[in-house]
Amino acid sequence: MAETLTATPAVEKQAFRDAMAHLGSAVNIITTDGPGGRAGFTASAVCSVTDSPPTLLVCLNRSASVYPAFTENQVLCVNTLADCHESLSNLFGGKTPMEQRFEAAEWSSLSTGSPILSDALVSFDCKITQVTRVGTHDILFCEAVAITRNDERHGLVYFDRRYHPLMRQSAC
Ligand SMILES: NC(=O)C1=CN([C@@H]2O[C@H](COP(=O)(O)OP(=O)(O)OC[C@H]3O[C@@H](n4cnc5c(N)ncnc54)[C@H](O)[C@@H]3O)[C@@H](O)[C@H]2O)C=CC1
Ligand SMILES: Cc1cc2nc3c(=O)[nH]c(=O)nc-3n(C[C@H](O)[C@H](O)[C@H](O)COP(=O)(O)O)c2cc1C
Repeated sequence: MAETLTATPAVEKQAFRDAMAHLGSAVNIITTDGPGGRAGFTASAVCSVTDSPPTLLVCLNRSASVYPAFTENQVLCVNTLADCHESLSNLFGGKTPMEQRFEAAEWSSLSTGSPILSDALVSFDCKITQVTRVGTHDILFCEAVAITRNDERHGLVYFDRRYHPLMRQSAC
């Protein structure tokens, strides 16, 4: 039976998380490089904002170990994961030393110098243009300056606290 929750400011953190687990989302590895060093983390809180200028947003917890690197570098790449990237997503999902995260895959760079995951579904190379602080997170508004796409790979969705492959419809 469907559970009804009233969305008031009194909603508890765990109730909010349990509810958010019902929203399926793409999985991304957000990377950066520059004076603040190379860093990367897994993020599901990513979405399109506007196409003029081409802008995405990424929500980053300020308590994450990677936070200072992103703040200093002011550039990042949104690497959207394919169905084969479940273990890579877990590696970048926290607690693993940074070198070990990057050793697990192949990387290149485009315009900003942020690491581009070689077999990502799509990579948005971006400069951070605006930052808004909300609660524990910073919302990073990111303007895409270069894009690479892979039109053959299948997608990966994070839903109900698990990963699910998302198949492309084969051409008929
Ligand atoms: N936006 C975020 O910061 C997210 C953080 N995570 C972190 O990854 C780990 C594993 O997550 P799950 O297995 O999905 O279990 P979970 O029970 O911690 O999270 C369930 C859902 O709640 C949301 N959520 C979790 N932590 C959040 C946060 N600090 N701020 C805003 N939304 C949040 C996400 O939509 C997540 O899929 C946890 O440590 C979680 O905090 C996961 C997804 C999003
Ligand atoms: C599936 C998944 C999605 C996540 N999404 C986000 C997110 O959108 N924003 C965020 O700040 N952290 C997110 N996290 C948690 C970060 O990846 C994690 O805190 C980050 O790797 C930093 O960990 P560290 O402080 O141990 O380095 C997510 C983790 C997982 C496994």
